[in-house]
Amino acid sequence: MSGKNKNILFSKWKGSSMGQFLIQGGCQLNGEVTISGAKNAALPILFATLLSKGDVNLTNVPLLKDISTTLELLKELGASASQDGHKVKINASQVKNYTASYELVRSMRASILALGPLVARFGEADISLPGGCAIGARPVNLHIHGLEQMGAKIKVEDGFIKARVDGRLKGCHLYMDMVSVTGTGNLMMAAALAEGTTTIENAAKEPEIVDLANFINAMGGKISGVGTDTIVIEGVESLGDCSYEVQPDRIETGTFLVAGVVSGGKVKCLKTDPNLLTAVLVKLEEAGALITSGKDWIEADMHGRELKSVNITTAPFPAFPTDMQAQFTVLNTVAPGTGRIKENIFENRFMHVPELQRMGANIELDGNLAICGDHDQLSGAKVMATDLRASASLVIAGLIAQGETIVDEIYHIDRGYEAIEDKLIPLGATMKRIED
Ligand SMILES: CC(=O)N[C@H]1[C@@H](OP(=O)(O)OP(=O)(O)OC[C@H]2O[C@@H](n3ccc(=O)[nH]c3=O)[C@H](O)[C@@H]2O)O[C@H](CO)[C@@H](O)[C@@H]1O
Ligand SMILES: C=C(OP(=O)(O)O)C(=O)O
Repeated sequence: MSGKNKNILFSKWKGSSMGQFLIQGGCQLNGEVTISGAKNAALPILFATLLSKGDVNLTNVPLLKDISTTLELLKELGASASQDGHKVKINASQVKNYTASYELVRSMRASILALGPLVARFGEADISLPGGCAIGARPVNLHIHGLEQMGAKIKVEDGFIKARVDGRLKGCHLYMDMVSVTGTGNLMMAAALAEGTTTIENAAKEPEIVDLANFINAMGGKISGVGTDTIVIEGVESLGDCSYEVQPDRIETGTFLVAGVVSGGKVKCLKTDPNLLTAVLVKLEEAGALITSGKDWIEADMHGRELKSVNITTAPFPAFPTDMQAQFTVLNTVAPGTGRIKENIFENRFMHVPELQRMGANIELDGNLAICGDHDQLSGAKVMATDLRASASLVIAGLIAQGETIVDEIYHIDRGYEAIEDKLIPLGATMKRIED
């Protein structure tokens, strides 16, 4: 049996566990990988099904822990929900419970997205304050303030956000103090069933917001201006049946491309969309990769090419995404030259840095700036996954380090990457999952 086949046998994906990855370093990644549907598009779309009285059929839904948690939550609220591979069927006509409990909400940031749809359709929502990746304080004041402006009465007590409205929410003019992705999504969903027209200024322009609006429109909504700073939502009385395909995951795509590039290999991502990650592709070219793309594929080729450090500044779309920052920290560490990374979105998103330092990375942290080492040789170590993208960066580091790396607490990775080892191993990674 070839080493590659042996790897595939011991990499049977078992959903999520606290678990560990055992990674043998010195890999070069080559080949094709199929990209899954986007977690951060699928989650708001699943919550938006709460707006509808009809049958919703979704395709290209990724098989992730966050998705199964959301389906559990929808069922707890009274919806019928079933998943068959990447297909999901939901009918929320019988929702009778308007409380999202702490048990389900605590692990997942996106659960705040139940708030807008529930209060818009039923006039009532009690949502436990959400958990998710510990990458900063992550307040939800913009969600609350926007709903209050639409007429909801909101109290935060006993760890819950409790929202009530008599009759329908009222359309209004909203200005977002800062760009918030789930904030924009929540208010857009609420406005879809409000009375009258809502305008959201300084709205998030992320592709996942565009996907959410397209989905709501497919159910009969009237949303325009998505992908710009100003979104206009004409409220409708009810929403109904639809079938919809979730967009490809731009962050998973970027992660596989970075893994290929830092390993000196050639990785082609299939079933993706190059228009969703221009800022990332530009930085990969600057880092020395030859990038080619077609309508639904992107290839990054490093054969015979020299890796270079790049400067990164994270900011809302279309600028460089914070969700790709950790992966580029690894790239900058092993590349010749000094790369500077400025994290402008979350105040605690350098949790991967101390772990990478344990692997030999020379990274200097100064507030929201990371100054990454010059051609550092990483060596295998036991490291701890602390959040989703930090975990991805540690896996990439393990693949190119000298010796063996153990990445602990990989349940974080299962929140956002579908069977990551089953995608990496055929590309040439030597790794296996160790269940607890
Ligand atoms: C499930 C999901 O889609 N998660 C993504 C979403 O998170 P999420 O939607 O939580 O991130 P936001 O865009 O809301 O956060 C941006 C910034 O605004 C701040 N803020 C946000 C809301 C609020 O009411 N008050 C406030 O101050 C946050 O603390 C943060 O500093 O966008 C982030 C930024 O692209 C990504 O990293 C996450 O992967
Ligand atoms: C931070 C992320 O997820 P969440 O907002 O769900 O914590 C992410 O997808 O990188």
